[in-house]
Amino acid sequence: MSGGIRFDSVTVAYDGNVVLDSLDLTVEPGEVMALLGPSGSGKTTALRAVAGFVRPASGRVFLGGRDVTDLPPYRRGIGMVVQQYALFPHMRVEENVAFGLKAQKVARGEIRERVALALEMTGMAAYARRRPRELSGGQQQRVAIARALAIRPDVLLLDEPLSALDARLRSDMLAELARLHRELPDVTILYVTHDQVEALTLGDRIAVMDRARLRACGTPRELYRAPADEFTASFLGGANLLPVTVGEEGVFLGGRRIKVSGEAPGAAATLCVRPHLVGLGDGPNQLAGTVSEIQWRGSTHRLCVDVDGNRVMADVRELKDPPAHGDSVTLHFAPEDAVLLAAGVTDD
Ligand SMILES: Nc1ncnc2c1ncn2[C@@H]1O[C@H](COP(=O)(O)OP(=O)(O)OP(=O)(O)O)[C@@H](O)[C@H]1O
Repeated sequence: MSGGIRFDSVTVAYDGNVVLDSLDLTVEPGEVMALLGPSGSGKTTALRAVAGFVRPASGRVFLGGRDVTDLPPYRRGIGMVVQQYALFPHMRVEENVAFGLKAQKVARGEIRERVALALEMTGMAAYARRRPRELSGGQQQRVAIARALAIRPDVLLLDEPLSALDARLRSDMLAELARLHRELPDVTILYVTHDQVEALTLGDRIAVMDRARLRACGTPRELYRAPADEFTASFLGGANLLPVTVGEEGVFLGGRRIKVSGEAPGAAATLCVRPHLVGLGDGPNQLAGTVSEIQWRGSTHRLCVDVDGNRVMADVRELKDPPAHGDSVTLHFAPEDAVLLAAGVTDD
């Protein structure tokens, strides 16, 4: 069976500090799971527990249905790529890629074949004889990926593999990683990132981490459209989070009645609506306010509007005749574009 990953109540502590708290998470075979969260939330620790570099204080880790908690890293058959390439500087590209295969005592002819294929797949075949210092950052990271793929892992662990690259290159590499996964659909990938675009782009599902805990897990669309809580909502892109009251008569934002599809979680709730789903002018759920800020962002304008003391952001297509600071405007949003979240769960 090719390898999925399962965390069964995995807890990791350093010097008595719990940095991963009872993680339960299953990554299906062939799935890309993005582990997304702020710095220090425990993402890398979870990945290291799969690789075998850190031992859980309690709980078990399974690969392909097999309990590997007590296995050393080299017996787990995992490919891993970390932030800072970590190539051997004195070895040529092809030697770097062959390294894991030599350690596994793979026959020489097969090593040659597999190295050539891995370099081919990552677009680095022409650089086989170079040394790492003769490569750009992006090329070095491709070699690191080739090295991880050469061992034909069932499971590939990627820890912020693009974070050392500049924005343009990051976007190219993101497309490359998506292509690689299309070519290797059986490889299960755990992808650690703090970048929501990477998580939304690459993840079949996203697991959101916050302070050692798993906060939410779902498809990018589910988490973006209907986040479970305020933390998830704001971590996955811009969000208007507005306090509302819910009663027999409906949902109220300040004195205004608002229409929202879906259930309300309680009497006090937070209305979540994405800035690009807020329109300017008349429409359903009309909100009148005063422009407190306006930013031109090339293809869009961002308006920040004070609505009875609440700041509402709207990203609208570039306006020919934008309103000015202090102007009165009307905003609106469709009932199906907003969700109600339980208020205040971020601070539990
Ligand atoms: N070897 C270690 N010894 C002690 N504490 C550690 C060790 N490794 C990590 N930690 C602590 O564990 C917590 C979680 O770290 P981890 O690296 O898993 O977070 P992360 O979400 O991957 O963050 P980042 O995005 O910054 O890498 C942090 O508070 C960190 O300081």
